[in-house]
Order: sequence, then structure tokens, then C-alpha cells
Amino acid sequence: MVKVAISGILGRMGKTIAKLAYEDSNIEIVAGIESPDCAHTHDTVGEILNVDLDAPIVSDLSKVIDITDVVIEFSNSTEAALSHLRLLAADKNKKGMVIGTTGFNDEELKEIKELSKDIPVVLAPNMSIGVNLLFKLVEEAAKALKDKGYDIEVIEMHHRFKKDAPSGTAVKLVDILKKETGIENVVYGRNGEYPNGRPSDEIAVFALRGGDVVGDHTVIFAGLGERIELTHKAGSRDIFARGAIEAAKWIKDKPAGLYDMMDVLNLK
Ligand SMILES: NC(=O)C1=CN([C@@H]2O[C@H](COP(=O)(O)OP(=O)(O)OC[C@H]3O[C@@H](n4cnc5c(N)ncnc54)[C@H](OP(=O)(O)O)[C@@H]3O)[C@@H](O)[C@H]2O)C=CC1
Ligand SMILES: O=C(O)C1=N[C@H](C(=O)O)C[C@H](O)C1
Repeated sequence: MVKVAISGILGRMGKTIAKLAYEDSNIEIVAGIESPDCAHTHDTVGEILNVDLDAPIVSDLSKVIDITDVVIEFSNSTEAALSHLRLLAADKNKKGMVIGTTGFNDEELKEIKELSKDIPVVLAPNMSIGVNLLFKLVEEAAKALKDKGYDIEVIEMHHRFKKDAPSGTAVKLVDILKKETGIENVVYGRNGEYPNGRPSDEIAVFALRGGDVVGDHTVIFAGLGERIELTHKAGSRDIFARGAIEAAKWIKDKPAGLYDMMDVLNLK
């Protein structure tokens, strides 16, 4: 049995994870964590799910750290996620953390790497099986098409409420593409004059926002006379939530270190 505290419990992902975790006989939800600034609409996770579950909703992780094995972090705040990680890393019991929050800057990522020397951390901008397979397929395609005259464009679309752009998944796709192709120049959108047309040594990223789109990602490799498009479309947040729950089970009792969903899903 893995005892989890879910951070961002009142959010879209927090509620989805709580619903699926409650149905999982190997998981016990011991607490929900919300922002100290949020309107305190629920006292327990049971009230959110409309079930008999007395797990308290708190705004201070230190109040529930002793009863928690793993924190599942899906707040929309990178500062909140980092402050939770700092607390866990400093705790003598070395609990694990699964981080789904996106939008970390380079300095924050450096700190996550440093703190994960003390506790096991799964950090993944996308916890679905499909997207993690997409990462592999994109790596293969980029390897095969490197220096063969294919322009690379990345397009993502998400719901109108999303706070960060481009998505964490698109950032990871770009990291893979940069590594495999050696291209360093990344542009975000286009506007203006291009007298010499599209430079071959760039990767372009387009972040679309609108409506209730759960999350779409496409990588285009466009050559002269043909085009390959690798696309993943999420139809439900359950795919991310299931991944987060699997990661929480996987990370319990793992040695300290920084892991990703490729480790959890054995896709490496
Ligand atoms: N890795 C993955 O597979 C996926 C990652 N994500 C990422 O997860 C994050 C959350 O997404 P989503 O659920 O749609 O966002 P929501 O905005 O719906 O939910 C986030 C919740 O976090 C809360 N929050 C803010 N500050 C704190 C804090 N200090 N402690 C605890 N909770 C806090 C927010 O409260 P308030 O509203 O009051 O600010 C809100 O209730 C985003 O970064 C998103 O990109 C999303 C889907 C899949
Ligand atoms: O905010 C979201 O909704 C999502 N965020 C993640 C990201 O930024 O990549 C994953 C998913 O696409 C949904």
C-alpha cells in the first residue's frame, strides 16, 4: 500500500488523480494539499469525491509529511512544487515525490536535480504512455532524418486555462530534437519578413490555446516532396493521472535519484 498526498488537489489534475487513486486498492490517499490563497471549499478529499474518506486538505505539507509515503505534485506553481521538494529532501524519512507540474526554468531544474540526490523524484512533463512512446518515436525519426533536408516544426494545443507556454511536453520534444539533430536555434512562432525563406538550422514551436483541448502535440518533419507528422492527442486527463499513480507506486522505496516516466514505464 502506498500512502499518497496529492498537491493541487482542487485542480483539474488533482481531482482526476484523486478519483482514480481512490479506486486503486494499492493506494491510500492520506491528504490533499492546496494553495494557502485558495477559497477553502472542502475540508477533506472525501468531500471532493463525494465518498467516505477522511483525508484532510491542508495548505502546509509539513502537517501531513509523517503520514505520507509519496507526494504527487500537480500544483500549477513551480515555486510551490519546489518548496514541497525542499521539505521532502530535508525530512529524515526520505519520502518520494512525483512531479507533474510543468514550466520550471533552468535554475529551478538545477535545484530539482540537486535535491533529488537526497530523495527519489520522478519528474515528467507528461505521464501518459502514448506521449512517452512519442518521445521515443521522435528521437528515432530525428536520428534517421538528421542532415537529410527535413525542416522540423513542433505544434501543441491546450485548453484556454493553461498557465505555461509552450507546454512542458513540447519543451521536452524540443530537447530531444536538439540533442538528436545538433540544431540549437529554436524560434517560438513566426511573424515578419523571411527574404531567404526558412533557415534549415532552426526548430520552430507553436503553442495554440483554446476551449477545452486536453493536450495535442505534433512534430512535423517536412522535406521536399513529403512530410512526416508524429501526433499524440489526449482525449482524457485519466491517461496522465494513471501514469502519476503508477509512478507513485514505482518510486516508493527506490534509491534517491532523478527519474522520468521512461524509467517508470521501462521504455529506456
Ligand atoms: N505531467 C503531466 O502528465 C501533466 C502535467 N500537467 C501540469 O500539471 C499542472 C496542473 O495542471 P491543472 O490541474 O490543469 O491545473 P489547475 O490550475 O486546474 O490546478 C492546479 C491547482 O494547484 C493549486 N495550487 C496553487 N498553488 C498551490 C500550492 N502552493 N500548493 C498546492 N496547490 C497549489 C491551484 O490553486 P489555485 O487555483 O488557487 O491557484 C490549483 O487548484 C500544470 O503545471 C500542468 O501543466 C497537467 C496535465 C498532465
Ligand atoms: O496543462 C495541461 O493541461 C497539460 N500539461 C502538460 C504539459 O505542459 O505538457 C501535459 C499535458 O499536455 C496537459
